[in-house]
Amino acid sequence: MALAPELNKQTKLKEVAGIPLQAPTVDNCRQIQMFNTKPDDFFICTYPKSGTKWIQEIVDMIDQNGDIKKCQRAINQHRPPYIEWARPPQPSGVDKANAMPAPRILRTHLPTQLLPPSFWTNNCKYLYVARNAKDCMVSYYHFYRMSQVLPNPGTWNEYFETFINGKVSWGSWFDHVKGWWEIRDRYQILFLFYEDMKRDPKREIQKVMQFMGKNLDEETVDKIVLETSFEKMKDNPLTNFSTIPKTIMDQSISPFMRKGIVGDWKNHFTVAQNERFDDIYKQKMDRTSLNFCMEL
Ligand SMILES: Nc1ncnc2c1ncn2[C@@H]1O[C@H](COP(=O)(O)OS(=O)(=O)O)[C@@H](OP(=O)(O)O)[C@H]1O
Repeated sequence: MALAPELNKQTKLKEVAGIPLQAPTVDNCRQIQMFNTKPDDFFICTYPKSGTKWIQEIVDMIDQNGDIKKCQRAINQHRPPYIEWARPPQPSGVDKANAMPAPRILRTHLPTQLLPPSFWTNNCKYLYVARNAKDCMVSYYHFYRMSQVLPNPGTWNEYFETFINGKVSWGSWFDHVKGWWEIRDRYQILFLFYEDMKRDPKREIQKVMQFMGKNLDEETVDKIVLETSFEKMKDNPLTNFSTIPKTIMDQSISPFMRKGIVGDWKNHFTVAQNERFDDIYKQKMDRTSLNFCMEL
């Protein structure tokens, strides 16, 4: 019997310092570590599936003063590069960043311990968005199923173990979020929560605007709220990834713009998994002051 496409994938991750990453990224590790930031760089930093494309669209709209036409210059995926992105022979994320004029907006999913040393020397701005672990985990599961460049996630139960052991691409959610949270007062870091963005997008967009040093009128902010809503982004070919080939993302398995809600974990976790997850969460996040909203 033929396997479902998502179970037929042969891709394997490699590791750097115990953190699994896609093999071309690991092979390009040296170039990433040598990357030079500039003082006016602005980084969007996230653990995967935390609302990266959403915040990136918001940042772009603010940067373009709410001009929709300017935001339509390229698909969302190609606007700010991920510095760790690598797929030779195409130019790497670092190559693309190096070719960009200042001031640059860049992205990364890297945990703090894998960031290039120059991140800490130039007083750049970092916008970090965190999403509650359970929804992140569910979203990542469906992404793993449809992504043709990530390994086979196995069953939900198997994937559950992979996730809690930090063996998914870009490593442990717990270490990632804790790492960025712990340094938030030492650098120019605006730490936002996906759940707050869902609850009050206008307020969160205003925080981003202030952090970017922009001052847009209320009408423009309202336009940004509308244009970056889940429904609008799901319908927009520049933000819904419909132009990405099926050999990279097979959206017939699961769409990139899947549900965009808080609390979908309740449709996936068994009672036993939920209790076990809560115990692990308590152990791993014990000493942080982080507080996540699990449902709205
Ligand atoms: N505008 C808007 N509003 C609310 N939610 C949104 C929005 N845009 C993207 N999303 C949801 O974010 C999830 C994808 O996260 P990322 O963009 O971080 O994915 S990635 O790591 O860059 O591949 C994924 O979450 P799930 O739907 O839970 O899978 C997207 O649907």
